[in-house]
Amino acid sequence: MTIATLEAYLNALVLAGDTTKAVEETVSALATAACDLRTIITQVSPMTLGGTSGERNADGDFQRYLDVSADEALLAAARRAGIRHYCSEELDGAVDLNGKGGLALAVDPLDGSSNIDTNVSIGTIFSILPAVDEDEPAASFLQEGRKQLAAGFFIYGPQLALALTLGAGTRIFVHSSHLGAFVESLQPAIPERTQEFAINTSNYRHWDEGLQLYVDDCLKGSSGPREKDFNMRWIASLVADTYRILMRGGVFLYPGDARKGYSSGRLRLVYEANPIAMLIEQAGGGASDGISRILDLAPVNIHQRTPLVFGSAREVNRIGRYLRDPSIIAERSPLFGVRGLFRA
Ligand SMILES: O=P(O)(O)OC[C@H]1O[C@](O)(COP(=O)(O)O)[C@@H](O)[C@@H]1O
Ligand SMILES: [Mg+2]
Ligand SMILES: [Mg+2]
Repeated sequence: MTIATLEAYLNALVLAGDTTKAVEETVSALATAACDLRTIITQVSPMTLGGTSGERNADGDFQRYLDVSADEALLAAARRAGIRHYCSEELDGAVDLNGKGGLALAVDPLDGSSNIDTNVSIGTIFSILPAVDEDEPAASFLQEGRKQLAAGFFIYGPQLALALTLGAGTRIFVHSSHLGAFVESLQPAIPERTQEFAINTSNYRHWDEGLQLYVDDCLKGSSGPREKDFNMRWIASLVADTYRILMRGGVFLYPGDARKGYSSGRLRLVYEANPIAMLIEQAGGGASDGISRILDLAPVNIHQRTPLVFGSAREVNRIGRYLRDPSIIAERSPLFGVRGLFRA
């Protein structure tokens, strides 16, 4: 049996225009950085066990030492790959690296870093865009997500794995320490329907009525309007929740809510929602902000947040209907009975 490696996959890559070589070099450089980060994560020291420097990033989160090490490793990888513009969750503004490759790289260096202490999977999310030829490097990152040339994430779980899309399907590669290479494991296909949802229900009282209604209907299970039982999962690590959905379907929600600072949820459009949306769509799923397709949103700020709903396509559409049409709520009173919309 021949083993398909990431290297062979990238070598066979042909993209439109003249970006093929630059994308290949960028993904390779990121893969090397992810292996280095994996080593750093498994070195036990106060620095790697979730310690924080006390500094805050642009979004107000406390930076862990690992967030900073990850950002440094990725910035170095970006330089090696000839990236022109770089933007990271851990830096205030976009940076001009003067690389000749014509690409822009946006990263969440360490996603889920609040999970480090609890030994839950964390990851590195990336989005690769064509660099925009303007003096201000931020312009490269204010393009709609549909312009991404490639996107993916590395997950530091029991296995080190890469979920990658170059715009023609999504692939999963798992790192073999034996072979010293990422090996292709599968091409995920997200089922259209699901009976599994992921949301932080502790925020229930802060949600809009349409969302409360959606979750109420899931919880009522086979005796409610959905007429089927649901399972719930919430890892609170975006990469880990996404990996599960790539593997077996489901739906993930991080909505906007009424908490101070959470009107657009918690997740960032440029380096979290956009790459995840591209991976999910390329695996047959859907991704929206509840109403509009994520990949059609035009960012106005590199760190802007967005509500995020993604996963099994029919469920993502159904959630959109609950959120869009509050009249559905009225129509569910016993007087009107249960509309067909709510059945699977
Ligand atoms: O703690 P909450 O509010 O449920 O948020 C969990 C979400 O926050 C995140 O940790 C945000 O990512 P960062 O750790 O990169 O800031 C996601 O991985 C996760 O889905
Ligand atoms: Mg994150
Ligand atoms: Mg992060």
